[in-house]
Amino acid sequence: MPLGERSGDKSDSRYCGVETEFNDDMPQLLSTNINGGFDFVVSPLMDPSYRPSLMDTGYKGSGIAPFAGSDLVLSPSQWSSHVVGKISSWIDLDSEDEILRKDSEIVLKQEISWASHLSLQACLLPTPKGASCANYARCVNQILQNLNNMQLWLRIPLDKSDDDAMNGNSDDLSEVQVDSWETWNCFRLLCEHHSQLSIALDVLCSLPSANSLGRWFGEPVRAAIIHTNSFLTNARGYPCLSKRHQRLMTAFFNHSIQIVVSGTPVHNLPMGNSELAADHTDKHIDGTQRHSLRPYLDYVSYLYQKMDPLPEQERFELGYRDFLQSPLQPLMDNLEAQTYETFEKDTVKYSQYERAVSKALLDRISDEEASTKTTVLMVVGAGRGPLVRASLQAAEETGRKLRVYAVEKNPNAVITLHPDQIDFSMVLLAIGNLVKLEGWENIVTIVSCDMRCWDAPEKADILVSELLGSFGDNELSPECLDGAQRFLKADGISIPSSYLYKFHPTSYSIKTVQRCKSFDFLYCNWSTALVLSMSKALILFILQVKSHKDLVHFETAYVVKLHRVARLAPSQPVFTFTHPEYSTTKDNQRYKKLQFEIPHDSGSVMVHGFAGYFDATLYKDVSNIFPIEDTSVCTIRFAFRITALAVLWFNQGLVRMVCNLPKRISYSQQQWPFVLGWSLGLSIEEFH
Ligand SMILES: C[S@@+](CC[C@H](N)C(=O)[O-])C[C@H]1O[C@@H](n2cnc3c(N)ncnc32)[C@H](O)[C@@H]1O
Repeated sequence: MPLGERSGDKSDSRYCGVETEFNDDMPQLLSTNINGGFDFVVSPLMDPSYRPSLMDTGYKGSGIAPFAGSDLVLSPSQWSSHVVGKISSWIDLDSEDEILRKDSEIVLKQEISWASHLSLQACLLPTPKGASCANYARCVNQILQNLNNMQLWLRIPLDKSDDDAMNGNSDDLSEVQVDSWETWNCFRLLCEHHSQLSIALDVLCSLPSANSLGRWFGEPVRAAIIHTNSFLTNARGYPCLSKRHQRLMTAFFNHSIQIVVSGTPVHNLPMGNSELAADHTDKHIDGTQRHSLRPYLDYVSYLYQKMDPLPEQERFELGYRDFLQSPLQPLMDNLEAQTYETFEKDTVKYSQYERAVSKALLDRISDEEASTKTTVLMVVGAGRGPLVRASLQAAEETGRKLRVYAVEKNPNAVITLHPDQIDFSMVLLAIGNLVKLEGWENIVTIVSCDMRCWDAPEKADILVSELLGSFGDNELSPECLDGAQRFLKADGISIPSSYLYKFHPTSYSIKTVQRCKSFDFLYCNWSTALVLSMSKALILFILQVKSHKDLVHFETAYVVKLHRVARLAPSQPVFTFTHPEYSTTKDNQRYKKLQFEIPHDSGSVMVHGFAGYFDATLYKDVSNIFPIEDTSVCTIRFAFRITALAVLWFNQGLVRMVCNLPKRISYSQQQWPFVLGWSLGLSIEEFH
């Protein structure tokens, strides 16, 4: 029974499991736990006392599971929906003891083969025993090559990293703990980031620092196993969790991570006997059986149910979380009507432009001149006209006279723009329609032309554009505006006047997005970010980007609503463009070295890429009103090729990383291709 209903949430985190001991009566085990309120069991599939070396030679490596029950005891849907196989926890494939090592490998293969036969959705792999897990990982990697759809969850303790020990302040070297993230990282590298290998985190009573915890949200965590001894006791004797544990659980729910309750009851509850019965049941006062872990499950449900419902915008964007999209290329391609419609829903953006134009008009034309002087305003890249409308509204609001040129290179958009052609358009919002309806025929001139080639009949006082894309200039705003500033008066104003980029290193892991719509839009308010992109084919992180085996995909700045991401360091400004730019040494190439400092209590991390944002100043104090970074929508640039060469380990304190963003690649004027980019290099300068 799901933990509860939360409007908009259809994720797996609604289902809660329970870890059980081996029971050869699987139907009984399942019905007890399902009737007890859990959705699935995490149970051993084989008798833990089984050792191949103790058996007749006939069994060894035969693939037969001698101590597993029959597959017929449950229906296929029961196996696949309600059972996660727990691989024998005694296995140690890196043991010095040869018999144990061999037995372990045989059993691991037998159990996974049996679980595949049962079509289980996942198997829980025991935590690697020692510091070395090479043979274990090698064997799992081998298994993964031929596995059906089953996921393998590697059990990893959410260890508290001892800051003192990690800082070298501890006298006793044996106290230095292994960072469990490193164990995981080592294992997954040896398994080549296989998409079916994920994590089940063991949540213990003490938690690591917030920075250390944050790393796990950039990793493929599927389940969190919470132990009964991690629970505190409330005033009425019932289990509850510390505030930090509660926040962690909420974060798990928000990241579609399933909770599994584990352990024996440790609370003396008023309803009676707290001794764990072999079958996990307890007698109710009325004689009915009650699951002995029910109070823990009830508390988990309570935490789930007390979360706020997802806001409507968030619900709409759910399907776009971690969905990589190639940025739009409006200079090279002609955008489609649906794309313009998406832009035009962004009321915040246009009202900010209206405010900026109003301020610019008031600065330029005094009240005395208002009735006599006409301002020439050019909207370059006018699309279907929303910025023309915003400008005209600003003129009306400020009582200033305006003459407008709407310059647009997309011939399809111009059909919509042009009043004579208005019959061809089905789009009522079109400026052509507006011009007719509002009687602006004498105010607005529509120009079907690339702004860089237009021979303007007069110079502009104000140049309005919106070519910012998602990382500030990815629609080639600087190059287009450099071409257009020829027809801006020497004291003319460009709106926007500047845009600043910033970014920060991230860990990021997407593996199971199952969308493949041929044409998709994400509308996002400009106050939060510009996410304008669509993608014809979904590119999945790691696997897909890597599988292209080319530079282009690694050097593409994808647009993505980041969700399963760990921000590893605060963002830093990268570079800025300002308009107009009359300097004779003007150059749109940028080169920058950045040094990011990873908080020392994070422990080790791996940088998968960079999340980039921008802040645009439209005019004076009018900008995109919220720092975009506060939302999780941004572009991310993957540096996998490079991190593969230089896996970045941030162990203690300061590690310097140098980011080279040497140049924006130039483009040929004949072809007008859209070229995105900077080439990115990473190197480690210094280790401490
Ligand atoms: C991001 S859209 C913005 C459209 C419109 N201003 C809006 O807010 O809906 C950019 C527009 O600029 C146009 N564009 C891009 N580069 C251009 C150029 N060099 N000359 C003229 N128009 C251009 C594109 O065709 C597209 O319609």
